Amino acid sequence: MSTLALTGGRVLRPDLTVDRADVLVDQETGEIGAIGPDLGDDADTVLDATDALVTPGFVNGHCHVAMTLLRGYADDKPLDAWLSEDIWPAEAELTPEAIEAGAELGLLEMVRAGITGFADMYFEMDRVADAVDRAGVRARLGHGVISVGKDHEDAREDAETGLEFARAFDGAADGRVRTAFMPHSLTTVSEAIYEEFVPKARDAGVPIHLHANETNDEVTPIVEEHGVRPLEYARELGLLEPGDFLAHGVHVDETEISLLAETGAGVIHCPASNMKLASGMAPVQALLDAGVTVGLGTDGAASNNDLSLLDEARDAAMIGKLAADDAAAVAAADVVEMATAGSAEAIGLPAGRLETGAPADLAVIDLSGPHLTPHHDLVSHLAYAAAASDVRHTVCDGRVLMRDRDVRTLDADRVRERAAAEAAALVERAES
Ligand SMILES: N[C@@H](CCSC[C@H]1O[C@@H](n2cnc3c(=O)[nH]cnc32)[C@H](O)[C@@H]1O)C(=O)O
Ligand SMILES: [Zn+2]
Repeated sequence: MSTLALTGGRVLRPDLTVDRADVLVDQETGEIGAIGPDLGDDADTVLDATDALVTPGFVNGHCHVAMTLLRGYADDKPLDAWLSEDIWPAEAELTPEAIEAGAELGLLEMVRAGITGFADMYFEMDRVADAVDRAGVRARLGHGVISVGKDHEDAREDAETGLEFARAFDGAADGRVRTAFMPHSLTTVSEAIYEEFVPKARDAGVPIHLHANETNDEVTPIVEEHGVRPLEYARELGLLEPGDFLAHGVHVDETEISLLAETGAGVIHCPASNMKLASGMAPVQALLDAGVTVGLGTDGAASNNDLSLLDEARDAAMIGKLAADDAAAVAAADVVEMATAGSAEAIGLPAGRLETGAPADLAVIDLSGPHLTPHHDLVSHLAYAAAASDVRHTVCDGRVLMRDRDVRTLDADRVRERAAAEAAALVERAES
């Protein structure tokens, strides 16, 4: 049995208390074997956690990881115009190689940020799955299905691609890759596609993930056409089963919040994307009060513009207070929970809790920076003051992905060069 010990630091327990302890990992099973004093003596590998906090790895509940290629390409526009004028024309020029390069860049960034699991909706997902396998993290992946701008047969083909990917790749990368059926949203996918493919996804035994209630412009046409709120329409389509999760949920009313609580479907809150695209303020405190499972996501790098859940936690707390008009709303502990166990539960990955027997998906946060001094409350620091650059080591499934800020599973220089070259070529194709 080979073992890994994280020694000399403090640990963040599932109840969000902090105490001094070492963590011992069984690398064969990928699980945490013990948490307690002096566990480093006989370990095969030791990671130094002195002056640091060992936390569960962060879980990015909603992403389009290959969109790192479009970071900084189109900013300062609302969702509709941003997608139709800039993003979709550029995405039409994406090649499988470009997507793989963009995915590797995003994975490099996420491993450096202590992110050990994520959910991703994009295309050429076999390439994304390969990159996830190499990077060593966990993911729930799906091909984004869209029917707007396509005839019904082309839309069916897109949905078939989504279903086939979900069937073929569930359990890939030694079980670290799980899948979902991922229709883009309630307005960009036709009712006929939902009617045919929701039952097929249920038969395949995979959950469903989509964007929902992101902007008001998305809510109005559904209310006008169907006479019900978007999530009531979603329910009529057979969506919102346990295990399903939606991104955004910004414009949800009380009926829809109750529906989420009753069905057990999760919500991934993406505060940076919601602020940048001026989509609105999600009622996060109301969702939490109702007992909805809430996680955090970055969305794609083009609407964020980085992939850090520590940034997202801070943004969530800030905007959550504004939305509730209450400084006590969406507190530090709430956003730390959302960035770890909340996201993991929403997207259905076995992560988010640092306890014996749990998968060893861990981040080690260096607490020595001046911005993290003094140490009154480390949960407060995670929520409000820590940055991705404070992450010292990242471990997933018992394997060391980053040691002393050096990513071991990906060649950082090569990944950056390749992604920069693919991004430049992509933009040239899109603009010629
Ligand atoms: N197969 C589809 C691809 C869909 S992937 C998911 C899509 O979501 C887009 N996207 C990224 N961020 C957001 C967002 O915040 N809301 C809605 N869509 C987004 C992203 O650019 C990508 O086109 C096709 O043929 O176009
Ligand atoms: Zn998105």
